[in-house]
Amino acid sequence: MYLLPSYYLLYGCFSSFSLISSCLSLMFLIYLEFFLFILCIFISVYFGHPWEICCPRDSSFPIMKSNFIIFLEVQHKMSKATRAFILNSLLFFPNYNLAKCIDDYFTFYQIKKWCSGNKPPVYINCSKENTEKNVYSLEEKMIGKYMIVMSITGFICLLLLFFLDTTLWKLRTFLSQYVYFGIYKTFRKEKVSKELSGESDDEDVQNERQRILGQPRELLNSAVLIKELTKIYFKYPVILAVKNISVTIQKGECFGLLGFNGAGKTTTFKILTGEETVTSGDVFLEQFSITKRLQKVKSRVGYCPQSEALLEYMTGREIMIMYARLWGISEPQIQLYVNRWLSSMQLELHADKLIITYSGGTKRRLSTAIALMGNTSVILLDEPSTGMDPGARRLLWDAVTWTRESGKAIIITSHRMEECDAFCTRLAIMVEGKFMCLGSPQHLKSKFGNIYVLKIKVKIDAQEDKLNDLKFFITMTFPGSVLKHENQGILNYYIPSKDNSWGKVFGILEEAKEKFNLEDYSISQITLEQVFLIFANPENTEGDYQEKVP
Ligand SMILES: Nc1ncnc2c1ncn2[C@@H]1O[C@H](COP(=O)(O)OP(=O)(O)OP(=O)(O)O)[C@@H](O)[C@H]1O
Repeated sequence: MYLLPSYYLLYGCFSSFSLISSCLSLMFLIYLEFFLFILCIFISVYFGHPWEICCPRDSSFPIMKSNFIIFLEVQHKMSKATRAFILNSLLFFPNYNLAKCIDDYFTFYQIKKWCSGNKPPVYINCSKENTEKNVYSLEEKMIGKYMIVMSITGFICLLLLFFLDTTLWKLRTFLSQYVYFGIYKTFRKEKVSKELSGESDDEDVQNERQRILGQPRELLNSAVLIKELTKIYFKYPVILAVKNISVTIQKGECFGLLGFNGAGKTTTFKILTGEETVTSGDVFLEQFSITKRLQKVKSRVGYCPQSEALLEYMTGREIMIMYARLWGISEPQIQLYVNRWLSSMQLELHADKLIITYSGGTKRRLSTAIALMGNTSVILLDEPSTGMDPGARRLLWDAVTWTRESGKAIIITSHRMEECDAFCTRLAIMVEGKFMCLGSPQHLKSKFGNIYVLKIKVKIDAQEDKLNDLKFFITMTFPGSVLKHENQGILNYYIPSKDNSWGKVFGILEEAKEKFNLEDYSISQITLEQVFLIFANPENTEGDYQEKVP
């Protein structure tokens, strides 16, 4: 992007400091010219045409002159056709055109100034023919040609952008859904029927799927309806990133998408934002299908991506003003609106600093504020709290809670279980592209956590026999208990909660405290993190666990 002056011009349009962007653009040109100047000196020395090649006599501003081109012009060894080809090829580069415009305009102006004076330098051609030309004409050394080419390039780039945003996306969807997937299905029938059947061992996941397949019309009114969504990356090797998932998310709901690295969370988000195409199935946002009405869907989504997507040479305030304008906030209200969002994430102190100077956590806060603002109905937050300090995390939780209460649907991914436990109304744990369970945090804890977590600290000086006796005692007293960890005299047990009330467990352990010389003990309900580990760790699946703990 830094290579394109159009970037700086666009950037300048959105920021209030277009002067800065122009200066940046000019600085870039000067760097470019300086590089060419050095290159030219080397080449001229090599070919034995020192200095005058790099500083031709009619040049008023040698460094700003496109020296390399002059070199091409001077070198008689090069054929005319080759020279013309190179010069015409350079017209494709907007940088070259802009530099030529500035350079030729300045040279023409300087020649005119000298010729209108009393003593023009002898080497300047002050004939009427030379000084009364129209600088915007298409003649040699005038700037008309470059300006026309620049306008055409700009227009073509705009069309290209439009094409990329619309037709190309449809083409990619078509290729992915009908061509690549069609071929894949033909050659890998078994794998497709096994991996992409959509059937689940979990009854909540299965019920949700049946509900969606049974009442597709009624559920279209949901904020988000994901229906048999599959995403395959057709690369080598082929990756089945999302495998036939179905879920509905209602307005005012905060849905947590949990899973280990590579489970398919970000891919799902990318599909919801239209960044990635769907391989099969569909996603509806307020009744608009993502495969058919992408633009409508995009205008309803606020997205905080995993990696920052911020223009680093803008200030926090400028970028928020830019987004507020894009959301159509009226000009008189913009300042107030932006200030409200800045203060919601306590960004006031950093508002007028360049984003490049922000710390990672501050950038994250800014990205979250941008995702939450605007007239969206669905907000996607991909690990928003990564790198945030505890204070900032609390702000995030507050902002997410009141945004959800305002009626928006929020989908969040996070590796912080306590965060999901605190403000997700429902969540799903994803493993290798599939939902393994679905429900509210409390539902999952009750459903899969029919156990207590017992931690016992034994005095280090306790005899080895006593430790073994204690283990035997726990196994006999709580049938089905499992010793999960043992380290430095600390024993970590999972105890079935069935037939063991809190009172009974405490009573037994009070007795054991005296008998086995225990330093301390604690009993707690299973946490969401432990449920997550049961599901997400293939070595410790639900099945294994249930075999051990009835
Ligand atoms: N552009 C891509 N091309 C090919 N494979 C990809 C691409 N993006 C993701 N994948 C693969 O798809 C799978 C799911 O990746 P994804 O980024 O969705 O995981 P995730 O759950 O978001 O992980 P994390 O928690 O690390 O963000 C992974 O196996 C990954 O390697």
